[in-house]
Amino acid sequence: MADNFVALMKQQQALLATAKKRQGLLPQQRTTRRELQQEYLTVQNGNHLIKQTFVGEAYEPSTAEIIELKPICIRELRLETHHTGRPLLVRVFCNAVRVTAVQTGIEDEHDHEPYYKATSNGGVIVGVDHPSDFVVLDECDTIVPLSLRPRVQAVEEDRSAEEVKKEGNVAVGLKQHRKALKLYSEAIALCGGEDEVLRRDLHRNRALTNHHIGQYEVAHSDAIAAVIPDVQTDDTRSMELNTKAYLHAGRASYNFGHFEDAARMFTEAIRMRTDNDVNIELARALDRLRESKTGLFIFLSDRFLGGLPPRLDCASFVKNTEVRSSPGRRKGLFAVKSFSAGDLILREKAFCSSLGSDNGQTTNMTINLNTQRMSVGTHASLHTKLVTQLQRNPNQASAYFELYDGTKSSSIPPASTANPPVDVFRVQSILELNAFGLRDAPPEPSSPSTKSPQKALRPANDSTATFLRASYMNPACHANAYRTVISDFLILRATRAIAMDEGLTIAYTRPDPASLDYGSTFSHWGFTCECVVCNAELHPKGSISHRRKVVKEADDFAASPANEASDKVTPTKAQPGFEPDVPKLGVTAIAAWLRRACMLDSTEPGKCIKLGTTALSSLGFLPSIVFKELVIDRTHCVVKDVVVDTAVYLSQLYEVVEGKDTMVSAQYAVWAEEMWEICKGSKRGFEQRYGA
Ligand SMILES: C[S@@+](CC[C@H](N)C(=O)[O-])C[C@H]1O[C@@H](n2cnc3c(N)ncnc32)[C@H](O)[C@@H]1O
Repeated sequence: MADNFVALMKQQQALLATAKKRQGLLPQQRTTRRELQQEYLTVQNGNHLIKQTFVGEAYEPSTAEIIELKPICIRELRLETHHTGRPLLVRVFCNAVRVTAVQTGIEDEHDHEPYYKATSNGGVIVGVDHPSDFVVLDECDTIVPLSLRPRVQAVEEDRSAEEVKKEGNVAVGLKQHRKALKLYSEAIALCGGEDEVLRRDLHRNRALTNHHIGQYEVAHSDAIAAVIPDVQTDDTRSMELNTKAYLHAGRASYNFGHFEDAARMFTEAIRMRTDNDVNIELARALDRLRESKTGLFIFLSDRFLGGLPPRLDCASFVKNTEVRSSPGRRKGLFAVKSFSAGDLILREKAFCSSLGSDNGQTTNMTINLNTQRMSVGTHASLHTKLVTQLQRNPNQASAYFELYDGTKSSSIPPASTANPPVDVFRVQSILELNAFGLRDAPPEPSSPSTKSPQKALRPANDSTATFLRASYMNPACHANAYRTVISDFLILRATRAIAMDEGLTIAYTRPDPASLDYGSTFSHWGFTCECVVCNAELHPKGSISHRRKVVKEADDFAASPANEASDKVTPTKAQPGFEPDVPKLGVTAIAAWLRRACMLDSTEPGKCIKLGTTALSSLGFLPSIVFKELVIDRTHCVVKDVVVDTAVYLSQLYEVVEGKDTMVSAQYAVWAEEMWEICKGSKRGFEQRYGA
């Protein structure tokens, strides 16, 4: 699989290099209008099993008004060149089809033969990367050259705002929401300040249409503009209309997670007219508000008896954290209160998520030719979703663009207009540095087609999401917080005691002693990790090749060579960096293996306890028993699932060991459940796996 990707990347880079050589030239071969029309007749929409997206050289979207710029025509266009500041006015003459991008044939006023940028099949196309650089004009717009306007033009009669509104309503009936939006906006402009009743009707209708399209921010402002002021209680018609307006506003707020405003709007709606449905919506908003204030969310509630849906309708709980500047690291996430080990720090709903199950059979592949990185799976579809969401909701866009984009500056580009264009390259670079894999999401149910070669390219549990708050956490290998995922929620718990104002850290990658290349793990994020764990592991005894060999030896042979292997990877006291409380990650796999092997012929529980304790200390959990009390020093702990298994076994072992220690056994059982909650986000599932 990896070889296929490398070959594909090389092939694309070669194509790019060939194309670059022609930069600035005029294209020689051009498809004729007829050929292109023929070609588009056979291109099918959608359902391709593999979709490839290539990220090329970045450039910024245009912020100028078209009218201020000097147009360019097709025959002046040069290959592999950004014609910045030069609008191209064209007419579409083929059906538009969605392959990876939307494609169609175009012609301009001078040139009725179409055009071009080098493509993999030797043709040429005009590419528009930023959606805001693509403007759909009305065919009779004054900016459109006469020769591109329809030959027979409808005689524009003066239409009243009421007539245009009716046309808008017809478009809504036909589910042509974009057209309806345009018509309602036109009607609002025709209304001027004269007919207030009609203007409010139009805003109310437009609020609903905006909601349909996912433009929640403008849906909210339209709904508020539709509210009739100073309504008398006996004016039932106006009260009814206001109920609708407040309902639209509440739903819009709910959708972008402003639950306080949503509850206020629903309360207003009910004040105007009691309505059972609105009561339900108000109760829902109040539930979310409570969750966001208390952090209490019952994943085991009756609501989810049939299993958790892939996206959960519940609120984020982030108030115990704050984004602050972090010297040398730009920004970071900080604790605003102290936490004990195991405490819930935050629970955050994904800002935008792309689940493997959203994409059907399609495998998406993103190939970034700048960074030479390739990702397979939901990254590409997350990019498309993000661009759409950000374009539709500019306030959300500014929060997303504050995330780290790989540049050293912490400045956010100023939003020059009310609807700032969305820079797709910046969306991509932020995504590459901040997206989280939802690894704990359940795998998709397998189907017979799972065996097809294309399907095999898709990674298991392929789901990706962005989180606006959790993204600010800087990495540490011995992190003080551990993240897990339930549906599209990220849950963060303390791995040890955290003081107020301490920076919160997570492990960006889960340490795997057999493959982790200490020190260079973070090359993708642009820095070298110099934490105590990485520094200690840089010692030759910690090198990957050495460890791989040793782990393999232990797997291949029986207990006695494994014991020798354990000695080989266990650092001696003299080795610098390996102080007793520093994790010895190379030891974990062998110690856990030996503990399991020892338990199989469990005649020596004392020895098993020793091996279990070694496995825990190799991850930085140092257990000691002080007057029958289990004390675990976790100053540099590294959380891994194996901790839970080990703690459960230790609990059982203390029950059977000579001199049986029920108290220690009980304390290990409690600790195992605490660690499970850290690893899995909630206690859900612990009992099923280990029994009560
Ligand atoms: C997902 S971001 C974390 C939040 C980020 N610090 C910010 O300002 O938004 C990851 C980036 O943080 C910076 N960073 C985190 N830990 C660092 C460290 N130990 N040394 C240097 N840079 C670090 C790197 O630039 C890295 O690419």
